[in-house]
Formats: sequence, structure tokens, C-alpha cells
Amino acid sequence: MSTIPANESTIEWKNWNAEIPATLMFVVQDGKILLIEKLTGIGQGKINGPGGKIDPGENALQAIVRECQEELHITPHSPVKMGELHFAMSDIPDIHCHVFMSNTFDGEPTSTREANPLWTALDAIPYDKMWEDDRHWLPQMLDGQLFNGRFEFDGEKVVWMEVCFGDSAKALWIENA
Ligand SMILES: Nc1[nH]c(=O)nc2c1ncn2[C@H]1C[C@H](O)[C@@H](COP(=O)(O)OP(=O)(O)OP(=O)(O)O)O1
Repeated sequence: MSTIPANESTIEWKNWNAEIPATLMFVVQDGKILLIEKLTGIGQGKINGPGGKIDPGENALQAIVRECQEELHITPHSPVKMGELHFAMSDIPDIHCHVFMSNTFDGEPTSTREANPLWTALDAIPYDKMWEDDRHWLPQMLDGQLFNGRFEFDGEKVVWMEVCFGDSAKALWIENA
């Protein structure tokens, strides 16, 4: 488990509930990861995986497939859930995010109103252009580790975090999609 800083979080995590359920997808193929330049919504201008909010009536798996279709015109095959992320935000509603991986997909990654596709070498992931939390779980996820992360933000800055990996992380998931 990794934590920063040593002080306590101001969030009462036991009673914490996010307003926004969301998803992320990382397609990895031939030593490359399919990232996006996000053109709309939360994190506009950042590099991230495709994803977005879960619509009412959807589960996380249905939502991530729909978001990949909408944002990049691809349909990932057999997404595998790798982690959950809990973001306590200071200036936007809190987010609970399900993170998936896939190795194959149908379609050709295509620019849309929402995203530009960016195939990126696995050793050149641009963490400086991504959300600050990503560097604390994405490398481990790419090594095949399950994870559960809690992050407290002040604006776009992480002020507290706790990230667990492996089977103990999965035990902390709110939902097993
Ligand atoms: N700290 C963070 N780190 C991260 O890696 N991804 C984050 C993040 N905070 C939010 N996200 C991602 C998760 C999810 O893919 C996306 C949710 O916001 P969006 O505004 O993109 O949702 P939608 O694409 O559904 O947008 P709308 O259609 O405009 O509602 O932002």
C-alpha cells in the first residue's frame, strides 16, 4: 500500500459516496497503449484512457463499451476489470471510477468530437499530461496488478492518497462488474 502524505485524509471514507459513477478503458496491444486526448467533459485537455460517466440503467461494463464506441468508434473485446478509483474532489462532484483493460477490439480508433486517439509506447506514457493520480496506479496495472485507489484532490492536485494492490485491493471494490 502506498500513501501520501503521512497526515490523515479530511474525508470520512467509510461514509463516502460519489455522485458520479464512471469508467476508464486501457487497450494494450503490441507494446502500445491506446490513450486519448480528451476534448470535452471532466479532464478536458488531458491525456487519459477513453471512458466516461455510467448512464442510469447501465452497469460499468456496458458503460465502458458504449464510451469506447462513442469516443473512438472501437468495441473492446472482453474487458477485464482491473481496479476502482475513488476521487474526492474539491470543486466538482466526487467520482467513483471502474478501470478496465482489453487487448483486442473491433474497429479503427478514430477522432471524434470527444477524443483524439493516441497510440503510445508503453515506456513513453505522458504522465505529466495526465491526471496526477494516474502515475500511482497505471504502471502497476500494466504489470497486471489489481488495485483500489482513494484520492483526495484540491482542485487538480492530489493532497492525500491511499492505493492498494492485489487481492486485498479487490476485496475493497464496491462493485464486482
Ligand atoms: N482523477 C482522475 N483520474 C483519471 O485517470 N481519470 C479521471 C479522473 N477524474 C475523472 N476521470 C475520468 C473518468 C471518466 O472517464 C471521465 C468522466 O468524465 P466525462 O466528463 O468524460 O464523462 P462523459 O464522457 O460521460 O461526459 P459527458 O457526456 O460530458 O457527461 O473522467
